[in-house]
Amino acid sequence: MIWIVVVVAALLAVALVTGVVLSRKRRISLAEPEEDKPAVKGYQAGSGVTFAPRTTEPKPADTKPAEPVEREPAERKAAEPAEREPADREPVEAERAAEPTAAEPTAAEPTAAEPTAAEPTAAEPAAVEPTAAEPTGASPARPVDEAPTPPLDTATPTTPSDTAPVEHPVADRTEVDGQPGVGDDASVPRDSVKRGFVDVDLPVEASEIEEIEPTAGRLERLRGKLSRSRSAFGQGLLGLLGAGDLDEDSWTDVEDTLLLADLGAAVTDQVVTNLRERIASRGVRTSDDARALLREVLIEALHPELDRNVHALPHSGKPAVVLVVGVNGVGKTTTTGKLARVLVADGRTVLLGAADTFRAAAADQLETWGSRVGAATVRGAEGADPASVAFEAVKQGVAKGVDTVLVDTAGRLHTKTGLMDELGKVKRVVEKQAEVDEVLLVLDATTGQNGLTQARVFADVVDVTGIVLTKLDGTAKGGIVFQVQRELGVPVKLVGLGEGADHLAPFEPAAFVDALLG
Ligand SMILES: Nc1nc2c(ncn2[C@@H]2O[C@H](COP(=O)(O)OP(=O)(O)OP(=O)(O)O)[C@@H](O)[C@H]2O)c(=O)[nH]1
Repeated sequence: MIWIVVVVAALLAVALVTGVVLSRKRRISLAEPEEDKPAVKGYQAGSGVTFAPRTTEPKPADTKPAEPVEREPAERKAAEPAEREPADREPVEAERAAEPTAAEPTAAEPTAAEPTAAEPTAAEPAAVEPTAAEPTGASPARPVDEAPTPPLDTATPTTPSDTAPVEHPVADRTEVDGQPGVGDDASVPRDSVKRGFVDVDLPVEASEIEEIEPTAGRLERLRGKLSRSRSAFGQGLLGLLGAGDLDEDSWTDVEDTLLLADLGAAVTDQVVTNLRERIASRGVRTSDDARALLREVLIEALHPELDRNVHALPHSGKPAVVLVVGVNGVGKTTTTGKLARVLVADGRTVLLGAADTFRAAAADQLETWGSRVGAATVRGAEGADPASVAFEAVKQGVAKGVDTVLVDTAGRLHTKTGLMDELGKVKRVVEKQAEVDEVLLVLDATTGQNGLTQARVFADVVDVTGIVLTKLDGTAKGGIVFQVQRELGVPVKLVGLGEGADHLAPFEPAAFVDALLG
């Protein structure tokens, strides 16, 4: 018995000990995740360590370079006085000196107004790659800073009287990092401030020329695409009109639908008035009747009688000259490239003029388009006088006997005066070589009313002869077509329906309305 009692007691004791151990283990394992969290925090902090190199590097000290410079004037002069300050400034100053036009092209333009003045572009050093000209003047400045930094830091506190050489206040150095300042956006290319390269010669031989899809098949496909994106508009209107007698609320809904599609107040008014009159006089019994009436009224509002031919064919023994204008990013370069493809597909020879010297990538982009279709590109130094490049392009186009010269222009709209000077000059200078046959204003359909504002400004500046409405694939508000045409009396000639090389289509009012109605 005793043995039994002893064994049972022993078993109980073992069970008790085991239970205690297990419960501790559980607590620990439960606690572990929480202890893991600190590890995560640590990791996050580790990402902060990524910033550490910046702080460890003397860069922060560089933010107040003016002081160090002042600290030890004597030593610095001995060591490399000039290097430090200039190192930061050099990029900017040198660039300004080299290409004053880049900063304020218009200021320089008056002098360059003559075609001959344009020529100098060709004289510039040709070898430098655009990338080499990166405004990363900041990076070269770093190594320079690193050397002097140590002495500067130590000296800084010790030289109080050095306030004398504080002739270069920090305020002067706001552009040291090579980045555009706030508020400068309008005068800064959208992707960089690169400059300093020059490339004048033509890429005469296109290495690999793409097969271009025949125009006919392409249009059908594009129409289908447009139709898909517009059907909501059409369904809404047809639903309202086909519902029988329309009360005032229904007409208000019709108006709202038209306004939402960016037709604008005036066109909406005109369309609604015409619709009401015709429905009253003819009556609408079926949804087909409603559709036919709406179609008729919308087509009328698009002025199908306007001449929508793109005047891009040679005449009088000279190439046709087409200027492509518009604000930044609307799709000028892309449209120029697409247009070149269409022309080449039709058996025409094309020369491209990269007069968008404001944005380095624009010339590269155009040149790429050119090489894809076998069209040479004339380009100049970034920041060079756009008129000089346009002049050179047309001059070479005449000399080579090409059919069409397409000139892609810069899209700055920082001041109307500047724009007027620049575009006006481009046109004047080009006309010394050949007549400008077409000025295509490119508008981004997705910007809605803003497109109309742009159109007004450009129409004041140059004689716009045709409009290209891009990015129709990205909006259900193609109604801007109606407004622009109405206001400017200039026809929309082409539409962009995608970023693809062949996503350019002629604008046909009836087809456009059919697509709108779905
Ligand atoms: N979806 C769509 N995108 C387009 C169309 N046309 C142009 N784009 C895109 O719009 C962007 C701007 O086009 P760009 O041709 O560089 O515009 P840009 O007017 O030359 O610009 P800047 O050179 O800065 O003046 C690019 O990403 C194009 O691919 C279009 O019809 N549809």
